Amino acid sequence: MEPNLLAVDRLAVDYKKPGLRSRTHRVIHDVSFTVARGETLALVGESGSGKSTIGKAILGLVPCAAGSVQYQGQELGGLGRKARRALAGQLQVIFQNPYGSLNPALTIGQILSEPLTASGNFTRQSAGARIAELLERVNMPSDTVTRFPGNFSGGQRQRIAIARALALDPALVICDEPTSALDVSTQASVLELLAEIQDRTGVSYLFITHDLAVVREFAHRAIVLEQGTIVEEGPSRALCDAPQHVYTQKLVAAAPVPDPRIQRQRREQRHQSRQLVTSAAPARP
Ligand SMILES: Nc1ncnc2c1ncn2[C@@H]1O[C@H](COP(=O)(O)OP(=O)(O)OP(=O)(O)O)[C@@H](O)[C@H]1O
Repeated sequence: MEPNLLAVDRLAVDYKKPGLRSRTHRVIHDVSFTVARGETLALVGESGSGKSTIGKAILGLVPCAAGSVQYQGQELGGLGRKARRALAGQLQVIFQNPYGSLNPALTIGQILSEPLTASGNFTRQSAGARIAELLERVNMPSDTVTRFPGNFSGGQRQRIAIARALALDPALVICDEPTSALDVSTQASVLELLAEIQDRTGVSYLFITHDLAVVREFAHRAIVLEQGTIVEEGPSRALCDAPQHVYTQKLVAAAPVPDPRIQRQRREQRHQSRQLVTSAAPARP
């Protein structure tokens, strides 16, 4: 049987205590989960519950104090810088802030060519063709390449950030609150784009969010984090509609998920307008 794309096992992360150089405090406790190919797993929890820290630990941006992170059966913790770099195209991230994540001094063409050039697998010409393809995939016009991030709205910048994340055909994208800085209708169109890309390519998403309505609509499964510990996990729809743990119940009560019938209608409309090519992905709820 094919191993999970990502397997996080008993992960713990410590941070240094402010002002105390040698003292640390544990913010992630014994966290285990897997992500399958073509799956969207949501990491949900209040601010400070540890969602971003888990994403950073997977990306190797903070050290693991205990446990393991395996990508396609390979332990990421033991990898040197060179091996990590080789994996960089496979494991990508989209950040919350589309204003801060794109270098304002570079044209979009330069921003998108960076990962292609760094991979060593593209000539100038093939990089140009790939950039045109990426922009088309995120519904941006081809003249985008000569313009600067400052010329675009938040939603358009997030589309460009998605194009950059997709440059090297990643298998897993960590989406860290990718829509929370956007207005509701822009948010919906970016989520739709991400879903469409997943249907077409089979990419997996680890989707970090505090928004349960987005979880219910977009994720296949969800994990709920409270103070760095998993308190509940399950299929996203069941988790949002019938939360079992008191903490999840509080999250749902604080941010009621919209009427499931309206969501279902929207989902059906979206499915009808989409061409499903990949059949390997698990069914979205
Ligand atoms: N660099 C750091 N040094 C020390 N403590 C940190 C650091 N980064 C985060 N923390 C602490 O770790 C805990 C988890 O933070 P994290 O940013 O992972 O939470 P989060 O759930 O992603 O929050 P948010 O939704 O606000 O982004 C919090 O208590 C936070 O204060």
